[in-house]
Amino acid sequence: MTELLTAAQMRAIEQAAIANGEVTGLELMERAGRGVVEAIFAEWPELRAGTFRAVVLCGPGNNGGDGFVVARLLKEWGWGVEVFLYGDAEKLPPDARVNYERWRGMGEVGWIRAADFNRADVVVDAIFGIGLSRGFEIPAALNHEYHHFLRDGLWWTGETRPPYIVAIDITSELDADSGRRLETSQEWGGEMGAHLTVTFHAPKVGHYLDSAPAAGGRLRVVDLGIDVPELDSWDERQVRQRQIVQRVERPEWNIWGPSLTKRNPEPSAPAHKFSHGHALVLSGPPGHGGAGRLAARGALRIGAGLVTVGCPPEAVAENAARLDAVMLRGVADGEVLARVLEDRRINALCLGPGLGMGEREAGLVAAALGLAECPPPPTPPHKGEGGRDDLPTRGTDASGGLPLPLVGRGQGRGARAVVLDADALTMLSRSPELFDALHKTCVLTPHAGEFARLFPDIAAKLEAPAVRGPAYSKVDATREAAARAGCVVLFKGPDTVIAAPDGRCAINSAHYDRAAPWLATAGSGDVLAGFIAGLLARGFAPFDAACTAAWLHVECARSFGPGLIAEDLPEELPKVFRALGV
Ligand SMILES: NC(=O)C1=CN([C@@H]2O[C@H](COP(=O)(O)OP(=O)(O)OC[C@H]3O[C@@H](n4cnc5c(N)ncnc54)[C@H](OP(=O)(O)O)[C@@H]3O)[C@@H](O)[C@H]2O)[C@@H](O)CC1
Ligand SMILES: Nc1ncnc2c1ncn2[C@@H]1O[C@H](COP(=O)(O)OP(=O)(O)O)[C@@H](O)[C@H]1O
Ligand SMILES: [K+]
Repeated sequence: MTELLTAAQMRAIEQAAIANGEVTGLELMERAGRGVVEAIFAEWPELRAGTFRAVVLCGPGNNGGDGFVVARLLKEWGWGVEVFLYGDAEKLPPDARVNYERWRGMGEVGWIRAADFNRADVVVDAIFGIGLSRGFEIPAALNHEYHHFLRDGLWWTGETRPPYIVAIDITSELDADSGRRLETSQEWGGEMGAHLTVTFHAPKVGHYLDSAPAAGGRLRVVDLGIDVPELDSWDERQVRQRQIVQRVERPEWNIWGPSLTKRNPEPSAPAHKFSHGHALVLSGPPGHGGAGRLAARGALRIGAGLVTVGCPPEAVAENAARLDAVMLRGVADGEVLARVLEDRRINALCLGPGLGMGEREAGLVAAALGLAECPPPPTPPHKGEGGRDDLPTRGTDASGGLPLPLVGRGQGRGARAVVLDADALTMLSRSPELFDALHKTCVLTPHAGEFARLFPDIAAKLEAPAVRGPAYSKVDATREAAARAGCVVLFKGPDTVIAAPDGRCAINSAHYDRAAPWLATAGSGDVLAGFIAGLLARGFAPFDAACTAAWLHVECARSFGPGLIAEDLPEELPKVFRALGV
C-alpha cells in the first residue's frame, strides 16, 4: 500500500531533508518546478515540440515559488509565458522570492485580476498548495475566467481549443488533508479545477477524498529525490502506523496462498473446504432475500469454503429455488441463531442486506454479537412433526469437526467475525445495547446515510462547512467512528475509507485510473458485505478483510466495465483472480 501524506507530514519530511543537509529549499523548489514541466510534457507530448503559450498564476507562498520556476523553464523552452501574482511580491517567502526575482529578469508579473486565459495553451494554477489555510477570496476577474472555463471547454469563448489547466500540488481552493473546498463568504458561480495535478514526493491524503479527485483531473507524482527519515524504534513505528493513511492497492499476498493458513493449527495440512471457513449470511423475509443471496454469492466466490444463508422459515422455499452451491437453513430468531452458532466452524457472519428491522432481526443481531444466551438444545421433534426451523434444509455441513481457525478466539463465545451492513446498521443506531456489544472482530460498512444515523455528531462535523485548513475529513470521521465502535469501520463511497480502532486507516479509491462510477448500482454494497464476510471466514483479520474486499470490489467493476449490475460482481472475481495470477 502507498502511504498518503498530510500537509504537516510533507512539511516534516521536507524540513528533515533540508535540516540534514541533503538538499536546500531552493533546490527542492527547482526540482518541483522542473518536475511539473516534465509532467506537462509527459501528459501532452505534443507540447514538447513547438512554441506554445502559458499563463502562470502564482500565489503568496512556495506554491507560487514553484509557479515562477515553471514560468522560467517554459520560457527557456521557447514558450510565450505570462505570469500573474495573487499577493504581494514583497511578502513572498525567501525561496519563492528568489524565483520571483529570477523570473523578473525574464518577464513581467501582472496583477492577477488582469489574467486572461484566452490565448493560453496551458494555465498553471500555482496560487495555493498545501499551505491553504482558509477560504480563498478569488478575485472577481479570475472568477469570471474560471467560470467560462476550461475543464471541458463547454463555455470556452476563446478562438482556439481551451487551455489545459495544470494544478501544482493541488487545486488551489482545496485543503490538502481533506480534499474539501475551503469556503468563503464570497458567492461565485464557478469552481476551480484542473486537467492535471502534479504533486511532490507522495500523493496527499486529500487527493483521494471529497472534491479533490473530480477537481484535479489526472494525478502525477514527482519524485523530489528526498529520503524519508528512518524510524529506529518499534514504538515510533507503531505511533507512525496510527498516524498514516494508506492507499489500498493490489494485495501483496496471494489470496489463496499460505499466509492465510497462519492461524490454522496445521498449516501444512491439505486444504479442505472447512479449512477455508464457513460464512453464514442472515437474510430477510420472503420477497426480500435478493440482497442476502448477493452477499452469500460474494462470500462464496471470494473463497469461503462454505456459505449458508440463514432465512426465516417462511422464506426457505423462495431461497431454495434460487440457491445451489450456497447452503440454506431456516433461522427463525435470535435463539435459534445462538444455537446454530454453537457450531464453531461457522466463523464469519454477515447481517444487514435485505434483513429487515423487526424483532426477529434485532434478536439476530444480538445473537451474532454474542448477547443472546444459547438456549438448551431443543427436544427432538415427535415423529410426524415437521418444519423445524433450525435444521439444515439442504446441503448440510454435518461432517466431522476439523480444527478451524476461530476468529476472535479468547474474546468469549460470541466474538465471531461479524459484518454489519444496511438494516443491521440502522438497528445498531437505534439500540445502545447492540452498539455497545460491538467488538474488535466486527466490521461496519455504512454508506453516508447509515454513517450519519450511527454517528450523527461525527457526521455533523463532516457536513459542517469547511472554512479553515486542515478541515475535518472523511479520514478523521472514519477513524473517530472506529475508535468509538471499537471495530473496523468501512465508510463507503468512491472514496471508501477503512479505519481500525487502533488508528490504522486506508483509502480505497475508485478515482483517477481506478474510476468505476458504474459500481454505484443497486446491490453492489450487499456484494461488498459478502466479500468481507468471505475473507473473514478465510481467516483474514478484519482490517485486511475490509481493505482487500473493497479493492477487489472495485477491481471487479473495472474488469466488467459499464453495464455492470450487482450480480456480475461475484461472477467477475475468477477473472480478476486470474489477472492477479492467484
Ligand atoms: N513541502 C514540500 O516538500 C515542498 C513544497 N513545495 C511547494 O510549496 C508549497 C507549500 O508552500 P507554502 O507552505 O508556502 O504554502 P502555499 O500553499 O504556497 O501558501 C501559503 C501562503 O498562502 C497564505 N494563505 C493561505 N490561505 C490563504 C487564503 N485563503 N488567502 C490568502 N492567503 C492565504 C498563507 O498565509 P497564512 O495562512 O500564513 O496567513 C501563506 O502565506 C507546496 O504546495 C509546493 O507547491 C515545493 O516547492 C518543494 C517541496
Ligand atoms: N461513484 C462511485 N464510484 C465507485 N464506487 C462507488 C461510487 N459510489 C458508490 N460506490 C460504491 O458502491 C457501493 C454502493 O453500496 P451501497 O450504498 O450500500 O448500495 P446498495 O445498498 O445498493 O448495495 C459501495 O461499495 C460504494 O463504495
Ligand atoms: K495549486
